[in-house]
Amino acid sequence: MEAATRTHFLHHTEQVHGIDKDACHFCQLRAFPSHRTLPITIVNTLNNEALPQNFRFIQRMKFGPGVEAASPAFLSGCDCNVDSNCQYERCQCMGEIEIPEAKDDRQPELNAYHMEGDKAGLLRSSMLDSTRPLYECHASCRCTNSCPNRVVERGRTVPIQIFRTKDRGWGVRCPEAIRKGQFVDCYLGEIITWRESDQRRQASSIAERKDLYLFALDKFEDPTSHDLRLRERSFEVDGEFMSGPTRFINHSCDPNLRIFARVGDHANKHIHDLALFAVRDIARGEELTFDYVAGVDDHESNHDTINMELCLCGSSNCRGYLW
Ligand SMILES: C[S@@+](CC[C@H](N)C(=O)[O-])C[C@H]1O[C@@H](n2cnc3c(N)ncnc32)[C@H](O)[C@@H]1O
Repeated sequence: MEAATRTHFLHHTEQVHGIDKDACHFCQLRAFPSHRTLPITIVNTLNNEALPQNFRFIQRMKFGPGVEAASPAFLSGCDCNVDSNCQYERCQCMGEIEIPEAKDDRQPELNAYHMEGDKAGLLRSSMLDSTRPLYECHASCRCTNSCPNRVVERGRTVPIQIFRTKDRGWGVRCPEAIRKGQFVDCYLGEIITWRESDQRRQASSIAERKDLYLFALDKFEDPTSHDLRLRERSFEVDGEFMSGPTRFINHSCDPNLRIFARVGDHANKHIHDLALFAVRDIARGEELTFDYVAGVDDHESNHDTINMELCLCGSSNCRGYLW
């Protein structure tokens, strides 16, 4: 039996005999509806470390105080009666996408995914280097649940393994190959106000260390927006103490995943998803990584390197530090 599993079963026996079973990571993972088909496993062949006791797995974002989704009265979707229309200008979900100049008589395809064939559901290559958000169809739309523009909504499609690395704590890999452009999973956590996230940074011994778990939902932040929620500083997601398996993904300066802002109902842009997609083909068992500081201004020159965490990603273009 793997070491972490053995440790778990010892703890679990105690828990069954009266202690908190709710705090058990394996029980939390078994409660995922996809547990049988796309399991999340935990493997440690190196030592007896188990996952942090103060961490718990959650299946969806948890809203902190002061964070609310739009009321149902404000929700609206597209009225496409044929799913294949959910890629053209006439689909209301595409309403905010800039329309490229037409090259021929065909309507330009606007949505982020290939719609049919072998690549259906994969991000189009034009999206892989783009910072554009993903506008998906969703529950309020007329199109069906099988609409090809509902990739993130349908959820994770690969099993995940959390494993103990030699030198960077826990990491994440997939026991199956992943294709370039394929959706992997969302980064989950507590959605909190910026005041709360500032307090959590202050409470942390090194603010930048806390930053490694905090993601601003700022894709649509706009001081000129008519939507008050987008005019203010955005909410942030804290995945340190509650999250999904993606919370254990390590950083690489040459990553194989990238985070995209994904929005379903446009009334909920202030709580958009953080969706991780493969930016290249990933072999079975290769460690999954993303760039923690992609898109963040380089402020390294002002940094005191004493507190900075060394990067051990091992890539040829390694920047040397995690922040
Ligand atoms: C979001 S956590 C990732 C999961 C983490 N490895 C764990 O065991 O919980 C970020 C922490 O992982 C470690 N880490 C992630 N990427 C790293 C890298 N490229 N080099 C060194 N440490 C890394 C650092 O300790 C960092 O503070």
